[in-house]
Amino acid sequence: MTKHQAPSRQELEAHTPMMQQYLGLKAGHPDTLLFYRMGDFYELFFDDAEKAARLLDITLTQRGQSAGRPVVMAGVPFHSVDTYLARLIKLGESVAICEQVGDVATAKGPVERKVVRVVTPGTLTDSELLSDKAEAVLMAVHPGARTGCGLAWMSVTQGIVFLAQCASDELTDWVARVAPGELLYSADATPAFEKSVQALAGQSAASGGRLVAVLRPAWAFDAALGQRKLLDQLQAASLAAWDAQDLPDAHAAAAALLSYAEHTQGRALTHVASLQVARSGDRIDLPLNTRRNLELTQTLRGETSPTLFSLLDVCCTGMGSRALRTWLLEPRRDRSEARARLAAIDTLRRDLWQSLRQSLKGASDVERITARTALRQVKPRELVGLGQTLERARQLATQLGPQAEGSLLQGIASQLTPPPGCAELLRAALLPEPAALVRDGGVIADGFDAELDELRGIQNHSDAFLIELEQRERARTGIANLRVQFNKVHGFYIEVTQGQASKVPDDYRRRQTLKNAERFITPELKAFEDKALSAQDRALAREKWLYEQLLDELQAHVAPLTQLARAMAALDALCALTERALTLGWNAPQFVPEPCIDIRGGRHPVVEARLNETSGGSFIANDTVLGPKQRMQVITGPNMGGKSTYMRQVAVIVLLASMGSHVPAASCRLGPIDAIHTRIGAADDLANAQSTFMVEMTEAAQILNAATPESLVLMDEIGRGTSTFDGLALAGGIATHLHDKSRAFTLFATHYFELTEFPASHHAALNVHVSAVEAGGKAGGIVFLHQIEPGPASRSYGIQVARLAGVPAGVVQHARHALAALEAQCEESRSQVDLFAPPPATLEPEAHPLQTAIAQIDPDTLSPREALEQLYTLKKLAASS
Ligand SMILES: Nc1ncnc2c1ncn2[C@@H]1O[C@H](COP(=O)(O)OP(=O)(O)OP(=O)(O)O)[C@@H](O)[C@H]1O
Repeated sequence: MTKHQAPSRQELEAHTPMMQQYLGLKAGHPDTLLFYRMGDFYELFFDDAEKAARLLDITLTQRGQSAGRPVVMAGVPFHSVDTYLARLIKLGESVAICEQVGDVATAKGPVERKVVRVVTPGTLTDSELLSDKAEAVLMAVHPGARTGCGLAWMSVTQGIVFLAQCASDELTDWVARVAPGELLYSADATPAFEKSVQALAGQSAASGGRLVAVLRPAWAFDAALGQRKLLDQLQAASLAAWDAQDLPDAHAAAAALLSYAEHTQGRALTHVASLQVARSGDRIDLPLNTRRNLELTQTLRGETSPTLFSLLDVCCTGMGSRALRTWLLEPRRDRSEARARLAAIDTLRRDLWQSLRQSLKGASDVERITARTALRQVKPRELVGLGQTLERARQLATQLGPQAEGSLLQGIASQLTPPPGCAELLRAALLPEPAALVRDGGVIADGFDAELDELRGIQNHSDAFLIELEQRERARTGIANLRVQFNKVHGFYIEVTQGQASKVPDDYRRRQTLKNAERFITPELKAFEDKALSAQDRALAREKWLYEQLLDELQAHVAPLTQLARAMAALDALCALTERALTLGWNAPQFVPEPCIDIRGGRHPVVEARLNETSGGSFIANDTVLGPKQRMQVITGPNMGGKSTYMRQVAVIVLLASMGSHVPAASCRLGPIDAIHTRIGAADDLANAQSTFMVEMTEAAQILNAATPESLVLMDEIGRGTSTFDGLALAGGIATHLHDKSRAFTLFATHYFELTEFPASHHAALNVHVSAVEAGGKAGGIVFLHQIEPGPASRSYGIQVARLAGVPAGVVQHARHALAALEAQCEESRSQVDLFAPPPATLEPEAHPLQTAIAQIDPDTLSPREALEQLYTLKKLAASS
């Protein structure tokens, strides 16, 4: 039998009954590690065992034989399964969890087992496996009939399905933006498409992420099925309300997405009841390079801090952090959302935010707990946390209610009211400090269920009952030495000495006769015995049943709880933005309809925070004024002078404003923005075997093709990856295109001094430079002022920076000498090449065929007849052209 083939009947019959059961289950999950529950262990067999032993470093053993083959196995204890799952998921593996579902006592042969769920990187729901601050996202992609692609994605714990359709060449950016953990694609995808999906997985690995590409059967990608599934989830008759009716390729992707997610959870996803269509035109375009270069959520080294998000995220809850992250990464072009957030911050900053944050601290992750409730995976302690958080939500609504100005805060306040009866139900049903798992008992509160109380009463009070019964029976029978006792063989009995046996009442039934005593049972004692002996088991079973009932009852609250979670998350994120604005001295931006980026006293928040931490001096604020008449700044100045910081700070301020945050600037007026493009640094794309220069030019090409007059473009030292002349010529061409054609707001940092001549001939460009002064000293020191000033830099200070960096004095001296010679030579041979002149409009016009024919005639060599023939030919040519 090969690895991925279901066993034939004959093959199965040769195995032991248990192995038959295992192989049957495994056949349903050929590409997934199967954790097969056996008592207190999850066991893996055969190839799975070998793989798990390798990945988890656990021991591989052999036990007996099945079908003449040694049974190779490896196991993990069930109580520490989460640790192993976490490791496997991190490695991109998926795990099918197979539990014993039948009754062990009554089972003939192996107890019935079932795969209850499949844990995969894109569909994680377990709190132990998920990051608090980011979603695990599952995405499906379906190439359409023409050149488009349909996309559908969701986070199982968030409960929103997103749809999009994009051109094939935009797929990479969509996938990078959504950053799924798992990407589903059809088994009948073309080899080219499959290759591009595999490339995406490779790319994500190179940038520190992990994207697992999963092949799904072609029939799973069915547009009609997708539409039907979406309507089912939304409980709607049409997708028109979401403007999602005309996206067949996305519907096909949604079909695969939803059925895979259901398959992994082992049930319908009732909590998934929202839909959003993402259209590229709705959002400010932040290509992957921009996210990377601006270090929004990851540093260039792949760490999560210090980044813009790590600076912003002072949220009190995981769901708040996740909301804030989405706001940052997906700002809308339309300003209404950002305006509403700014108005909310305005209200919150008036003494409200501190008390709200106090109430938010320690709140549970209602969003995830609600999803897990819907999936019936929620743990008792999470539900207790939910109950307590609902009380807080009520408190938040009261705090916010009267002061909630503006539609956003009012909406939030109205959604913070917990669903009626939910908090009360949780409080009544659960012990304040329940056991971690229902399996252990000790979860349901006393007084919630009479039967459970009685069962617990039996356990707790059986001694008291027996003493009380003994006294009662002594009084009833008049037998003073009557005793109520228990032994394991005979259970409970009333013992009476032989001498007194005649006194026993009629309802006593003899149980056993001894030499000196008779043992009896009464209906009351029998009933007590039945209860007592099984009380513990029954109490446990009753608790499990009651917990299931509780989950049933909670299902009705899932939708309002999801809404409440979103409101609470938004409030948390807004309070965090308020806190940041006040703590870091930020100011509200102003949105204007005319094209402009007008920043006064702007700072780079992350660099500023680092300087504060390291007491490396204070950050020097700078102005940036770009408008219709001044769209481009050519920035020169020494290395380490602060060019990159300045450019990035402009982009970061524009982004913060666009998400609806205050900004690190004295003031900021911002016109419409549709994209932020960046070409910074020279990161080799080694994974894709592209050279530094190739990467540089590819990125530049993308920007030149995409930038519009509403885009902000950062170009840092373009052209430095090739020879000086090539680089300079390309930089000149690119600057000209951005200035004349794209007309984007452009910050163009360069080391090519020749480019400082660009503004002279291009009216919307301006020279600025970062200032530095020479500090004198024998070898010539340098002090960076980090101040942006008008005009070009006077020189580059490269040699001074090299000296600062510790390059040996001899080398520095050598370089100084060489530089002087080079400068002198350059001055002499300064060419008059106009770098920015447009190329000739067209190439030399092609000659007319008639002209060519005439040119080929040599009259001296023609006979009169030939001359006549030529004349006719020419006439014909003239007529046909
Ligand atoms: N406005 C500022 N105020 C204070 N310090 C600054 C400022 N701008 C930059 N710096 C400091 O200078 C360092 C270098 O800045 P940056 O990397 O922006 O220089 P650069 O001109 O782009 O250099 P290179 O051309 O070598 O890339 C920063 O790490 C920061 O510590």
